[in-house]
Amino acid sequence: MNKDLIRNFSIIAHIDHGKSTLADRLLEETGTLSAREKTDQFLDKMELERERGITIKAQAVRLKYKADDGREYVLNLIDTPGHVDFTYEVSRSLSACEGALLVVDASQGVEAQTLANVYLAIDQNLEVFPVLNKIDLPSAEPERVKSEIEEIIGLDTSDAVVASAKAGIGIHEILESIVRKVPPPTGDASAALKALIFDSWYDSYQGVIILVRIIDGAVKKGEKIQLMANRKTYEVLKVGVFAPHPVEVGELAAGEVGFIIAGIKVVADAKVGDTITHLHRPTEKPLSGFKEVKPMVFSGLYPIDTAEYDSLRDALEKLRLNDSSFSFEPENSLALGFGFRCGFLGLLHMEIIQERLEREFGVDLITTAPTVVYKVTTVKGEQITVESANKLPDVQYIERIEEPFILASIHVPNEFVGTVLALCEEKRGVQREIKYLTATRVMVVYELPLNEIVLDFYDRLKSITRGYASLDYEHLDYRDSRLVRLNVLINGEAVDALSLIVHNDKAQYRGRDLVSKMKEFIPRQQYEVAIQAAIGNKVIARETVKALRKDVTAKCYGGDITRKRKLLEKQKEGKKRMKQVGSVELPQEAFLAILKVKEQK
Ligand SMILES: Nc1nc2c(ncn2[C@@H]2O[C@H](COP(=O)(O)OP(=O)(O)OP(=O)(O)O)[C@@H](O)[C@H]2O)c(=O)[nH]1
Repeated sequence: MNKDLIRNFSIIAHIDHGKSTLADRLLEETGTLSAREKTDQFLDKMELERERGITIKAQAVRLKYKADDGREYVLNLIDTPGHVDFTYEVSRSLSACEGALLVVDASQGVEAQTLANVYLAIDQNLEVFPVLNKIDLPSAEPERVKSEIEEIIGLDTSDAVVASAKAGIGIHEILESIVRKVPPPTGDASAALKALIFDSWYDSYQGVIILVRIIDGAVKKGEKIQLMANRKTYEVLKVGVFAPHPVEVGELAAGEVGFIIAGIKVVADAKVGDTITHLHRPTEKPLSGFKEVKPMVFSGLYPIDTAEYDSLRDALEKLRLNDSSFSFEPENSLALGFGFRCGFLGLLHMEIIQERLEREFGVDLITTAPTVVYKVTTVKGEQITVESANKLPDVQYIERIEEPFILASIHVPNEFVGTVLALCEEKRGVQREIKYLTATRVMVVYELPLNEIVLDFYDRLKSITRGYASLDYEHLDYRDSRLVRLNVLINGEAVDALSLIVHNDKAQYRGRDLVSKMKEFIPRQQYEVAIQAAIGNKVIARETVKALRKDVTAKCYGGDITRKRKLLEKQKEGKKRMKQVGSVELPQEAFLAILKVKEQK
């Protein structure tokens, strides 16, 4: 294929600014999608993604476009995940492109996440050009948003396209800009094969499907390839493109984007960022930028019904086939029995996996509060990593503990700066920078312990800024810290699954806060339930749930039978998510009470 007629591009947008809608419009305008298919957002493949309105998997679609210059172009649209947990995947997808559309909601403006991805694109020398979307909204302010883009990002907006993905305005102009502004790919089709893996997933019929951008050389069916990170070799069974349905092609050559199927059994063998080359004529050096992504947040997952342990393990194994950044290993809890300690890239990743387990695999779960990974040096000089509060050795055995820090960039309208600073200080933050981006928008940069972020930072931030703040973060380093284990006792018995690692200075507050929240979640039972928080043997807070026979029907008046039945059903529903711990029934909410943000007083 003539490289001059190829354009590889991606769409960068903050969540909800209209990336998926625009992608669908581009497919429609170029006749890639039939009318029947238009109803759903095609690029958001998984049902879950559609429901949450989040794009998780990067995908590549080939569009054919006859431009105003009379030539027919091949446009490869490479979709990127739009969330902070998936920054590495975004960076690999971007490095498969020469250009990117920056879609900004003209009624909102530039957000922190948009910025992070734009900088990723600019760092990789992509041609980035702005599209102002949602121009159909009465509240759209394209001129204000244009000057924001110029001031904050430094992109020229003089010929930015003003569009509405929903109303179909400006779509032709966007396609023309892609042809004119995105440079054609370079690369040598006769050189040794160098292909970048920018996505891979498991398909139960085909095995692992790898999405690649061919940098140099070409690849065909029947050839022997090698994955350079692990040196494993495979025979190519199929090469093809998504248009948007999969179509086999004769070969994929330098500059092209498509898929390779090579009988690979697990995604972990075809990791994003790895380089594929030929076995017999290998390229000298793999592409730079390959990184093993590691789980950063851990949580315990336990089946509510212990008989479901095996189904849970099967489900986790299936999920792992498709997600090499997710990890799990068996874990025992005195309170919850047999379960698994699972590792995730971040909180969103965690929520997605939990939801999939319950929805697709039908396993009812109890989830314990998330924790980060601590590095502990014992008095004997041993180094251990601790990703569960129960594994934290007793104080007398600990020489030092280090905890992970992140660099957080928060964007807020200036009226909220004071409250955001107060929140960051409360969360043990170290201020780096406060920058006025425009007259009304401020960027606050803080070094923060990840531990505070996984607890309730994000929800608190949203709540104190009425949803106006946006957050982006990157991992910084590990730092010495004074941390202790906070134990929770229910009727005098420590419940291991409720333990937390907290900062020494926060322990009192966290303890009081936790028991008072738990009191709200634990229903009254036949016996009185005492909830205590303790550090070592020292109890620092206590609340009591009074004994009462739980009789919700007592609330009903006048014998309204349907209402009564409804309440009973509701009660049954609530039961499902309860776990018997000793003599007390604890609902799921009690295990995650620490994450719940209290109503602002
Ligand atoms: N009024 C108006 N609404 C739009 C336009 N484009 C998208 N939307 C709406 O904005 C919402 C978000 O659009 P999506 O396309 O799902 O946004 P996205 O950026 O892909 O979001 P993520 O997939 O979560 O990153 C949807 O409700 C769309 O219908 C537009 O041009 N005008």
